[in-house]
Amino acid sequence: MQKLDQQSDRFIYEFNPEETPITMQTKDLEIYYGKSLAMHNADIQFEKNTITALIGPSGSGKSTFLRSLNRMNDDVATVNGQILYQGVNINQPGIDVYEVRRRIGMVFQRPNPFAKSIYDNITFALQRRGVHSKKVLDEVVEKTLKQAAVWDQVKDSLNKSALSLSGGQAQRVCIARALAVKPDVLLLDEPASALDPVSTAQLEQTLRQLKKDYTIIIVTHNMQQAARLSDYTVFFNMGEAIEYNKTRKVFTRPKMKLTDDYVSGNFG
Ligand SMILES: Nc1ncnc2c1ncn2[C@@H]1O[C@H](COP(=O)(O)OP(=O)(O)OP(=O)(O)O)[C@@H](O)[C@H]1O
Repeated sequence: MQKLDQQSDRFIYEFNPEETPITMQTKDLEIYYGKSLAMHNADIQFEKNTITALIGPSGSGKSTFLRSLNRMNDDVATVNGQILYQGVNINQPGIDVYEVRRRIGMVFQRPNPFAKSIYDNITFALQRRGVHSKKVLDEVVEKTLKQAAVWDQVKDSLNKSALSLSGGQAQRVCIARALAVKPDVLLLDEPASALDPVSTAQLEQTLRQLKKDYTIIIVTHNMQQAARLSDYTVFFNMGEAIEYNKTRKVFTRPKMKLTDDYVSGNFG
């Protein structure tokens, strides 16, 4: 349904607020950097309350695919095809991209907290949207830091700079920041690659908890991580999603020899 956005004076598509069992789906995607086709042939469904791992060799198109899911590629790539969120194609003119990114949050490879206090990191986006009630903001800070399992570590230093946190803590604060605007989907691009094994295990435990409320899509180079954490796995090779199935099947009985070679470390 279209409505007139008063601020921009243009028509935008309203999202269907009803949740569907398939939170996101891609159809006929083709992603070009200039004239070069970087990604195609990836018709994937992302079910509600599941974790999907995107695996594959370097340069196979995982990040390109992931970033297209919340229109982060808009400025650098041409994205053809459909990206359905709750049944609405968000890859069409007139879609409110800010609303897309609120509902489909992103956590990056390197923790990237703002040079602000922990409290302000979490509340920044809400304050920009006009939420100024201290009670509301305090509640969001506590709730999201608890969801990201870092509340106990930072609750007495919320006014300290987020830049003073360890890598693992900073990544959790970035997850809390993404959760503060109430997304449905969390996209994570190798979120543990800069973390030690203990922080990585804690992060995985956090993601398992979060999947009860969110749909999670994670790029990882760590095969053990994909195997222990995800419900579904997509294997990318040379810009195509060549295998997509339940994680157990991809790791024990893959259809493609290439997938078998990759997950068992015999690739290349
Ligand atoms: N901004 C860009 N401009 C031009 N080409 C790009 C850009 N980003 C990625 N590419 C190209 O697109 C292809 C896919 O890259 P992408 O980063 O999606 O792969 P990846 O599987 O995520 O790799 P990695 O595991 O190393 O992060 C590569 O050939 C890469 O060089």
